[in-house]
Amino acid sequence: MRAERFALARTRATIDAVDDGMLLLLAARRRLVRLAARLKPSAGLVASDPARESAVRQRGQRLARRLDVPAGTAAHLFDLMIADARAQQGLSDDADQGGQDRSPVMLDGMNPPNDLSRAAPMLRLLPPPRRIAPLLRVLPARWQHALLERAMARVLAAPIADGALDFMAGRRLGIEVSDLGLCWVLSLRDGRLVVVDDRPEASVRGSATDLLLLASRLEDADTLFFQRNLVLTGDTELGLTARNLLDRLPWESVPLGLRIALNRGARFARAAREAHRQR
Ligand SMILES: C=C(O[C@@H]1C=C(C(=O)O)C=C[C@H]1O)C(=O)O
Repeated sequence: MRAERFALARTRATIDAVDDGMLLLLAARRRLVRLAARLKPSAGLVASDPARESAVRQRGQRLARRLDVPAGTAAHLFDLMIADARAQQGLSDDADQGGQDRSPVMLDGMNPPNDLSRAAPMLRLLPPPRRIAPLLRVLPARWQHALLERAMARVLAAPIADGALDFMAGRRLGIEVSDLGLCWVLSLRDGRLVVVDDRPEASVRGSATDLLLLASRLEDADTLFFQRNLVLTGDTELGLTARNLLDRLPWESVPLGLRIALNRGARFARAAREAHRQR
């Protein structure tokens, strides 16, 4: 009886933590809605986007199915989130009725959408990485690992195939994302880079932005390590071999779509960091 009471109290405390996480995520969604609302006019779009809303709902339903969340419950949740996002933008509750949409603003040649320097005031609305960290911790580790393993398999397909990563067989290299409080230990097993649950022999440590700048080649490894934005710790030989491999990566072999996505992501992260620094 006492043990059950204790277990119930612990369970309820964890439910409270999950509730906090949901509100944090809702607050993050609202900030992003604000950003989307400010970007839409210069992207030539009106505020209300029923097609996007329906895609958002469909994605939600697919994930709900995989997670065993009843479809009706998920639908209610998305109704609430979308109604809130519409209200934030001064739109009526019902997408089909249009709401108080602004007239479309055509894309302005003077302001290309990828000129991020002009977006600084809006980028400041994004939470800085240290505020995103608690949200990431809500994501189960095995999801994080599966995502990372899939991304590495795509980016590093060519070097893995030609044996350039063989030095990683049975070795453990850590990647520490300092501002997100994340650390993954990678090893090569059966020709695949996997995340292992073990201590690293050597680690590369840096902020999310600097690691993304490295992965996207927007900044070269020499500069990042020289400025100590990236730091190698542990077994120097393993660390240096990994670092040299990054320099010699056959970037052309990375699928073009992924290269573009990485490049955009890195530029976005760098611009957001600048925007926060100027605050
Ligand atoms: C946030 C946006 O604005 C509205 C709200 C949406 C949402 O809550 O997901 C989707 C489309 C828009 O009608 C957006 O355009 O992305």
